[in-house]
Amino acid sequence: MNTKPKTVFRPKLFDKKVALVTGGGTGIGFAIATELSLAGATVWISGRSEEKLDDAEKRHFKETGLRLLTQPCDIRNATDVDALTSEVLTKSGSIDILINNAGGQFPCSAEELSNKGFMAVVNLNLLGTFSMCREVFNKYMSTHGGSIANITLGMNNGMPLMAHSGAARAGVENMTKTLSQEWIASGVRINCVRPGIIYTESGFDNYKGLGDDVLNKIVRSIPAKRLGTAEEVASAAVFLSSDGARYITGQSLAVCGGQSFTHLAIFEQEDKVGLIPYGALPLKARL
Ligand SMILES: CCCCCCC/C=C/C(=O)SCCNC(=O)CCNC(=O)[C@H](O)C(C)(C)COP(=O)(O)OP(=O)(O)OC[C@H]1O[C@@H](n2cnc3c(N)ncnc32)[C@H](O)[C@@H]1OP(=O)(O)O
Ligand SMILES: NC(=O)C1=CN([C@@H]2O[C@H](COP(=O)(O)OP(=O)(O)OC[C@H]3O[C@@H](n4cnc5c(N)ncnc54)[C@H](OP(=O)(O)O)[C@@H]3O)[C@@H](O)[C@H]2O)C=CC1
Repeated sequence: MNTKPKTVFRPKLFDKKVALVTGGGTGIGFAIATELSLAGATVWISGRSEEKLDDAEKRHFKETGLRLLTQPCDIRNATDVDALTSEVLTKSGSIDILINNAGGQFPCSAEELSNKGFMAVVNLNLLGTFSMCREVFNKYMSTHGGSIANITLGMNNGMPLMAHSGAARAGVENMTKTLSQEWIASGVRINCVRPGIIYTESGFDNYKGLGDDVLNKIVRSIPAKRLGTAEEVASAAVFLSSDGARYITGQSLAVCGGQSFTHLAIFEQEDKVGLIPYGALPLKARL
């Protein structure tokens, strides 16, 4: 028997709607795909790795008895983006909800960051998101309306080791405002969800090098005194995609347990560099 994941949304909220979630095979994207599916949408998930998508599809079926549709796509590759959006439209007939969740970065100090490294992160987070928005708008939403949610990262006040990602995410947030103004006449709403530090196994694998000590200090700096969960980010993305948010466009909703992100500072010890709450630095070391 399936033990369905808990949801705060009603079962047929997205009946007859088709949703596409980039990076939907893992972490936050998978939680969003699950919420949308439980709420009645036909859900497509994409990502570069076919294996991750297949695993996610199997897991979702086991947990909910519901199916996800999958198609590999590297959002930095225009041919892939064209193929993905065409495939969804051919097989399912619409793309009513687009969740641009695929993204990420590697921590790197600005002085060590090459142009290629900077552009790798910008191409993923900013250009990839733009190209998904444009394709879905041109092929479907311009004539049928719809809603788009872009998942960014709560670092609008900057974050050490994240110059590339911060620039890209700020770009996504500003681009979202412009697209909201250009596309509202076509019945398209577009917003951002700005997560704080959210525990996902797949996401945290990339930051193992920072160590538990740094993570514990970060947790202490969060007013809620805990990390967020993928499901908590999913609720925000699903709300913004729903009719309940029909007068909301061009906005960013932070899901961060009250964290202001003004408090992170570089932490250096022996050969480790990481992030710690600014307030945890000795007074002399504060800027
Ligand atoms: C404990 C809590 C910590 C705080 C957490 C903050 C909250 C944020 C969480 C998340 O965002 S969770 C998401 C998790 N997923 C990821 O972050 C994705 C991981 N990264 C990637 O998938 C890839 O790095 C990338 C961003 C997609 C880039 O991949 P791509 O294949 O395009 O690049 P490469 O060919 O590997 O490299 C291109 C270029 O970049 C340079 N580079 C790559 N890694 C590093 C590195 N670690 N440090 C410095 N530079 C790096 C690489 O050197 C290449 O440039 P050149 O050197 O050849 O010029
Ligand atoms: N966890 C956290 O604390 C936070 C996460 N975020 C953001 O939320 C989003 C999800 O993060 P999370 O679930 O934690 O981490 P994950 O690493 O699990 O999610 C990233 C997803 O994006 C996909 N992806 C990566 N690169 C590409 C690409 N070029 N084309 C298509 N898909 C790609 C990955 O699949 P594949 O490898 O198969 O391509 C993966 O499914 C990311 O944008 C992340 O930066 C923001 C703030 C905090």
